[in-house]
Amino acid sequence: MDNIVSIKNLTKSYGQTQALKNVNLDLTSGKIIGLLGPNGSGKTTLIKILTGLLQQYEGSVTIDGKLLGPETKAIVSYLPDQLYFDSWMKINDLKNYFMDMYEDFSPVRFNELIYQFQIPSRDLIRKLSKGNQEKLQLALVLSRDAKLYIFDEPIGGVDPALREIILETIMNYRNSDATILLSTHQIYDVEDLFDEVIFLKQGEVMLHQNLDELIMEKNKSLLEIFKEVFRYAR
Ligand SMILES: Nc1ncnc2c1ncn2[C@@H]1O[C@H](COP(=O)(O)OP(=O)(O)OP(=O)(O)O)[C@@H](O)[C@H]1O
Repeated sequence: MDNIVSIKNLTKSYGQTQALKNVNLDLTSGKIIGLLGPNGSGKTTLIKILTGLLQQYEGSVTIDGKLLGPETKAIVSYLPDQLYFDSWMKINDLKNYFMDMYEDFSPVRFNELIYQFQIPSRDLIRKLSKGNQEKLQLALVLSRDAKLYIFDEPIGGVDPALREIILETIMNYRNSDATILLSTHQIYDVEDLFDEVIFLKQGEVMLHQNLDELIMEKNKSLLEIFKEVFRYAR
């Protein structure tokens, strides 16, 4: 299978802090990949580089064979770990904005998701509850027919029932050839979904492996493996 992402010798520093240290990774097309690691291990930094939000780094990164830039932005659909809506916006304004921005955005799919998520669509977005705003953000991301979907903590602050809906929707709505890179701390909820996992520790890749193989090898659940690898010194 082809690689959708190829990362070579990637290093990123913020002043004295090295957030990523000589990262080498290839991500196979069509896989669902968990990006896991403790706080501050570099997950969001890696994601921000892949999405083009951070442009100062050393090393080389390609997506679908292209160096990062407008062409790769056009095929990556990204759910950030924070809400980003402008205070004056209504859902329709956002829909129009995404239709202008992304050729692969489907307004029909978006309307379906808004209906399915039961998001009130007349109000200003800032008047929606946080959970509804998160669902709205997810609907935007999944309404694109992207090659690579990147989710940074998609289920971070939501209740368990909504968490399940969000994960189901991610699985049902993604383009089946697409690759998913999903970063989360809620390992227990997602471990059945992943084909592969990446463990990042202090900016370095500790492990990148097929999940079934890893679980067989260690004879433990992903959560247990994670806790073992990242045990805090007491
Ligand atoms: N804008 C910034 N300026 C300075 N240092 C930063 C900045 N962003 C991140 N860092 C540092 O880079 C390192 C990696 O941070 P990053 O946010 O990528 O980790 P993370 O794995 O996403 O963490 P979390 O799970 O807490 O979200 C940390 O040491 C962090 O303090």
